[in-house]
Amino acid sequence: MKLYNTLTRKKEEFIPLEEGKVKMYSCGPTVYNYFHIGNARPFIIFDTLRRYLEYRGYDVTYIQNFTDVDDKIINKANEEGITPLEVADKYIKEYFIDADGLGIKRASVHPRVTDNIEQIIEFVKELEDKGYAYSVDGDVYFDTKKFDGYGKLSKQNIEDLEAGARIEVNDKKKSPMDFVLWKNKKEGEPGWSSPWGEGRPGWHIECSVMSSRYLGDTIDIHAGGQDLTFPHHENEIAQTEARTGKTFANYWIHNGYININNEKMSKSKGNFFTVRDISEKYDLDVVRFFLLSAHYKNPVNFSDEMLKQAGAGLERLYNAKNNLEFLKDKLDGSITDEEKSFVKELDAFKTRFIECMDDDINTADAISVIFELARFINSNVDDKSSLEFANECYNLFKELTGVLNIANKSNDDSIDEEIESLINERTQAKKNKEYKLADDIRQKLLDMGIVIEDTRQGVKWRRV
Ligand SMILES: Nc1ncnc2c1ncn2[C@@H]1O[C@H](COP(=O)(O)OP(=O)(O)OP(=O)(O)O)[C@@H](O)[C@H]1O
Ligand SMILES: [Zn+2]
Repeated sequence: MKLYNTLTRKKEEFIPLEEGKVKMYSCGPTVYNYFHIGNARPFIIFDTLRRYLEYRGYDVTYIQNFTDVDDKIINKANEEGITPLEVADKYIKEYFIDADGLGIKRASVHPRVTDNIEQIIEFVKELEDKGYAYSVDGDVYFDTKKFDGYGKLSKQNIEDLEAGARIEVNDKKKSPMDFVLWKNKKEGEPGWSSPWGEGRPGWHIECSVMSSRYLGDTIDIHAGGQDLTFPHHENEIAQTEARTGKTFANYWIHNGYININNEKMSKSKGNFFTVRDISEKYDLDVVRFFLLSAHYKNPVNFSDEMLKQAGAGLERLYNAKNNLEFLKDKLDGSITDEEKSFVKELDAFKTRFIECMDDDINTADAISVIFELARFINSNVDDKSSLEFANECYNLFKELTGVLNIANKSNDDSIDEEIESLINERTQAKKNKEYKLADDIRQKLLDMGIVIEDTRQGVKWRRV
């Protein structure tokens, strides 16, 4: 399998550190709002990469963090008159509701910054002891000049970076490129006691710490949106490699932007559509399908029209699947000689699908192969086919759509009794404001492989 590595600017053969295992980290959301469709792109792409690696037999440990302490969270808390922790808790919960709707599998661990403060302090202390960090008035900064490889990911040299850097009012730093590891507490901000006084972590340090805590010093894949290449990932490399003297990550994968009128969709710019809003109008599997229909590195201009087109495309896949399910109920018998030759064609679809995915997770082409498979099924399975052949077709269709987790909703309208009664219990619990109970029931359903979504039309459910 080949992956485009931002570090080398090349598509490279993927060779994991340890045979059969993959350690993967992706930068997760800052939780101060519902996430938008731009944020959904990396979540879905890296979920798909993880699923594909698992499909190819790897045992994947996948970490996606939550940034739950940050200026934007603090501002939101002040606006709403609640604590930053309450803001973060709320939007982490909301994250999972939308992520479930988008068919994103839970990461192995979703660590939170505030659960890692002790480890962050330790890490910063080590950097200071090794001479890579200095403290000024309760702040601690990373000394970028001390780290030789600074700029290697974004391919910039430190002199150019310095020349281009904005001169900040903050004159505590030795160089404008130095970045904060630990921030002195200001009035009204959350803080933790540390060797430098009360304060809170800077943004970049969290990922270095959580990655090393859950995955070790060197990992296989580090992923995130293209905007994170510089300075966030550059700084993560500096921190981790300064501490360990080892390579931080072997493959750096970055997705392109979802744009609105050719401008990056962004929470801070306000030009965004949240997944929650979109879910009022579209099934979220349409959003997943839409995002996987383009190569992950290409920019995509988002519009309602494009979602509509994606919805129509996905419908064609559902039709092929539903027709096949309908036919299968009526068929029987073993595969005929004529059908045997078709089975070879089926194998070819699988081979091509794998080739596309092996080529830097080209989901766009992989989806085209699935469409061809759907056309093949539509023209070659009918009421004269054998059940065995229909099953071969069905299983392959399920296998390939299953890897991307598209067209995967259950066609079974008859909600079985247990699910129905659990959903009713949860609705009742919500009415009674027993939110803990309602959440427990949601979790129980999830454990049974059932995802539920609250929509205007009521509660919808599907199998994971
Ligand atoms: N328009 C976009 N297209 C693709 N990926 C994006 C887009 N906006 C943010 N991302 C990615 O979403 C992930 C979550 O990021 P985070 O919640 O920190 O967003 P953010 O950068 O604070 O949001 P924003 O830029 O919208 O203010 C990151 O990997 C980020 O690179
Ligand atoms: Zn990060």
